[in-house]
Amino acid sequence: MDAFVTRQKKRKLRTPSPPPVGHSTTTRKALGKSVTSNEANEAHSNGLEEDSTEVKLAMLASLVDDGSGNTDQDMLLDLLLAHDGSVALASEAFQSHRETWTKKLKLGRGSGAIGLQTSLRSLFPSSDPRSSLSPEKKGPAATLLSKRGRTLFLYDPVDIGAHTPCTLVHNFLPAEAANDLLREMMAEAESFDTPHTFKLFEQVVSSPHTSCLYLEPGTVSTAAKARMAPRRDAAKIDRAEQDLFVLNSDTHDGYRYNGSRLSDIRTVTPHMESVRPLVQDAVNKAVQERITTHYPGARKLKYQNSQPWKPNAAFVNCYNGGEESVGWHSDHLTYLGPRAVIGSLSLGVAREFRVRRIVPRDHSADNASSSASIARKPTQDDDAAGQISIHLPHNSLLIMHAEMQEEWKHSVSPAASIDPHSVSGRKRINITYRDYRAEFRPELTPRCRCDIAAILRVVQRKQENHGRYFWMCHAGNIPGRQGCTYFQWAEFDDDGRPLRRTGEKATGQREQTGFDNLGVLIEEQKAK
Ligand SMILES: O=C(O)CCC(=O)C(=O)O
Ligand SMILES: [Fe+2]
Repeated sequence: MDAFVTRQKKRKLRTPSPPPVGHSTTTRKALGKSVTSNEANEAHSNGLEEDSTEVKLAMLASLVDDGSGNTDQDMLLDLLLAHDGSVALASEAFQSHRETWTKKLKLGRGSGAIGLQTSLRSLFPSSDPRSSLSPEKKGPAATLLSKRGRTLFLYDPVDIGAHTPCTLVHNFLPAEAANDLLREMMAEAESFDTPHTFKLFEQVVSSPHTSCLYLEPGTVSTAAKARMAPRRDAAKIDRAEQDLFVLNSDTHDGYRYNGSRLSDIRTVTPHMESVRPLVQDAVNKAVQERITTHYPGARKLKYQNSQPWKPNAAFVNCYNGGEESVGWHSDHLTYLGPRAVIGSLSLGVAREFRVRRIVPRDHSADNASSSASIARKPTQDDDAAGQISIHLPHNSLLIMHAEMQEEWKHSVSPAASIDPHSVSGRKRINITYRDYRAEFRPELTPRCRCDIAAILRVVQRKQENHGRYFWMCHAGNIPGRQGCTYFQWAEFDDDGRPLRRTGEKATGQREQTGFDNLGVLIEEQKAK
């Protein structure tokens, strides 16, 4: 299916292995003579170029070769990557910018660099869709380079900032600090719970990786802090203590994951704590930059918190090997509030983080078959805007901006092969630093008729009420439980603080009827 050139395939070029039987003739043919653009097109339509990067590169080389037979493979690969692996399109682009490309192809020669970073800018100097706009006109990227059924692979932070709602910072921590944190989290992850189970399409499935929630000791009640202090190293708190281990609250509820109470919540570790101010600083800078360069009128988004971002919680994920992954989802806003910002630090094995923009549409067809407790099955429309793959190497900080959770979905796709990391072997650790807002403490937000804190969601796909927030029952996600039909629209002030209606109690029990289309709104494959 995936017809795109990847860097993994490129490695095969450097240490060639015998091509599969059906391909050898084509490769030799392509290498042995010049192919025309028409032939390239024909190969495309025959499906030949889908199969082998070697074939594509050979074809492209013969189309752009200046006669020396010595064209730089890295630059050719860049050219192919920028055109979704299409030889025809790549050669067309080459022909229209022959002079620029000839220079690039020659410059690249003999450098010997195995550059992993591919930049759209180096290919299309005008690829940043906002580069020519005045600050007032800047808004979300006008032209999304990804398309239905296609994946755009991005490596360069400038491209990532321009085409996704994220900022990427490479080599974020001093090298030793990153390794220390990685070692510490690897030891922690040894005792992470087995993968979470949750309900998907009426079946109980598990998210194939392990994870754990960490909270700042400074944000919990004094009683809880007193109990935690001597256990800082052991970190793990037993179930009886959890109820105290909630931001300044004595609630009997506490934090939940997919409806179930978390059985293991830990205090942040010493290295997580020492890295936190650096993450905080970088995220706040990136948010300011994003506001001035990307948002209409250079103003924060409606409901985005105007206060500086202050992480007091971190969700840590451990992916043990390329087969461990996380499906398409948006992070729940329940404790973060609307327009949340998240700082996500990647350590160990490099993996692909995929994002796709949610294209709202009219759901008249879905409405008929939906019901309140059944998640919507993925459809072709999920891919309406294509996917963008962001390469996340060791020690990179990905900042997910305020437009991310409401308007985009993300996933960590399984990897067919991975490059082992010197410290973590086959493992990747991901720390998502989060600002759990005091106004969204579980005891302050609405409770449903099952008597658990409701979750906060936003209408993402339906055009009707698109962008409106609502509280709903979460119990339906707990394996073996049916949820209630609790539903209430959520209102916020400009900073995203919940507004209560006159006469409404803190636990808010207002319910609206006529919401039998809820199923179409429950889109996440993984809920948090
Ligand atoms: O592992 C990652 O990079 C992302 C994890 C994630 O999406 C999450 O924790 O919500
Ligand atoms: Fe997530």
